[in-house]
Amino acid sequence: MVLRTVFRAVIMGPPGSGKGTVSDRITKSFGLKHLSSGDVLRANIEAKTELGLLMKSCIDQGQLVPDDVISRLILSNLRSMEQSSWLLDGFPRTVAQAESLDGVCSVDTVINLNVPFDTIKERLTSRWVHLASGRVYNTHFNPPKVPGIDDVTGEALTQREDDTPYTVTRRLKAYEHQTQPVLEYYRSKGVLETFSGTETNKIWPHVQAFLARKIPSSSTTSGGQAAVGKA
Ligand SMILES: Nc1nc2c(ncn2[C@@H]2O[C@H](COP(=O)(O)OP(=O)(O)O)[C@@H](O)[C@H]2O)c(=O)[nH]1
Ligand SMILES: Nc1ncnc2c1ncn2[C@@H]1O[C@H](COP(=O)(O)OP(=O)(O)O)[C@@H](O)[C@H]1O
Repeated sequence: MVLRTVFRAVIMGPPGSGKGTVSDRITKSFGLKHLSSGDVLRANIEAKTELGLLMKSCIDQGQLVPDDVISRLILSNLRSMEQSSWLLDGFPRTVAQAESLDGVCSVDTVINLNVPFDTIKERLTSRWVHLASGRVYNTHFNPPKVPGIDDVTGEALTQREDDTPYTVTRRLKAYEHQTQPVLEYYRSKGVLETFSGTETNKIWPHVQAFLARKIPSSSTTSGGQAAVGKA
């Protein structure tokens, strides 16, 4: 009998390190469901929910939103993905968040994108996003086919209000002080895998090979349900 189980991964790295870009490649290659905390927050802002409006000023100022708010939001989303293999992007960003995640499930692997801050700064000011899907472009690295237009839907792309040089500096500070300790937290649990570099196209083959070893019978179907077969 084949026992089916699920695979749970987290992707970490400073703002602009390529988490969204690599997550997109992982979901396409391995069929994991992708949950991005930034996308969930931006969807709330776009929908003008009470929570979204409350969180907007934190985000625009480059600060992290409160642990209890984001933990509740993400853990409730994860409950609806219980039967699926998933990739969590942008959460946890503090040790308190990592502990709250541990309270509901254990993480199989944490992919850490280690990209120098200097590389990141110039990337973010040329980032364009399709808000509804979270698809991300860059005027130099992966431009849309038509400038300012999403390749898939034909809808308009926007620039994030928190991608200004001043706010990016604040976000990098928040990363250093609040998020870097989470790397130590996962390192001590033996699940941290770090990938260093300045170009996603060079980092990606290593991430792909690593996950191919970790998820031996991974599903590449579009169902997004990468059940891992165990003998
Ligand atoms: N120049 C360059 N831009 C990249 C590279 N990888 C990703 N980007 C772009 O950098 C920006 C940040 O990447 P993203 O995946 O959104 O990073 P995240 O903030 O960690 O989720 C986006 O505009 C990407 O298109 C790369 O290797 N070189
Ligand atoms: N886990 C989290 N904890 C606290 N704030 C968060 C979290 N995830 C996202 N945010 C807020 O949303 C903003 C955008 O997040 P995100 O889209 O993940 O940025 P990036 O991909 O550039 O690192 C963060 O700067 C922060 O204000």
